[in-house]
Amino acid sequence: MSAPVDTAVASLVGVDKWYGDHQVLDGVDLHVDRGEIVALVGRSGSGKSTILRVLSGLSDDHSGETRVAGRPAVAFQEPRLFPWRTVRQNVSYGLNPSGVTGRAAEQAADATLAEVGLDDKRDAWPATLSGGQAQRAALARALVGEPELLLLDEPFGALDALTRLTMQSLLLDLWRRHGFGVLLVTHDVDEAVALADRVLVLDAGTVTDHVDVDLPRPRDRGTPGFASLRGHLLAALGVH
Ligand SMILES: Nc1ncnc2c1ncn2[C@@H]1O[C@H](COP(=O)(O)OP(=O)(O)OP(=O)(O)O)[C@@H](O)[C@H]1O
Repeated sequence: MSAPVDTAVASLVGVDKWYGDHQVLDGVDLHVDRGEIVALVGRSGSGKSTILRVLSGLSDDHSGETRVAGRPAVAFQEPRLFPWRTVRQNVSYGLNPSGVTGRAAEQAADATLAEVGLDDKRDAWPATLSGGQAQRAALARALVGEPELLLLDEPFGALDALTRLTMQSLLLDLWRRHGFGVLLVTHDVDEAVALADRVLVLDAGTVTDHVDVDLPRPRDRGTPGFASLRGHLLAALGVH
């Protein structure tokens, strides 16, 4: 399942990882092509977050082959904003690794905040934001450096159902505009089918199944095609 290197923004080939005598990843092969959204679903403890840690460089004691284009951006279920920085300062912090500072960083932050619909909150403190607003700010911080790869770990998992749908549309808008690749970890099979080009199923540290989501966007969750993919994935996850 590995892709030709020039079209992939992320690839893992035969990746193993152990915590002590517990094997958490067992020969993981996966890739994300340029501009592709790949969702990763799996039961709790199957190793999804560990894969994101490997790709984001937070794990250095795995074996196998890892390739990532540029510096991936990461967003988590909790927004993880710095409470002592304003929204704009949190977003411009996302440019630190690229060395952009000062007025240029502020301008880039403001442009990204406008894109996520948060321009009226640029001087606000994180504690004053709603959950959805905080997650918009976290997305802006991840995207301000124009990454080629966005790693998302249950990014909308803590939001109410309506906000979750709004954030899913926002992510698709941003993706269409910028064309970054996405690896999205989610527990929500509907979210995976609604957003992804491909969905991978992880079981006990191994990719055991995958489906190509060949449905036109925007996707209608009420169609037989959607239901069929949902049913396939739920069965692959052992939910009947
Ligand atoms: N720092 C650690 N030390 C020891 N074991 C760990 C550590 N981090 C994760 N694990 C173990 O690795 C396995 C995979 O964890 P991981 O967080 O990748 O799973 P996950 O699929 O993301 O789960 P969830 O859906 O519950 O977030 C689990 O058995 C977990 O207990």
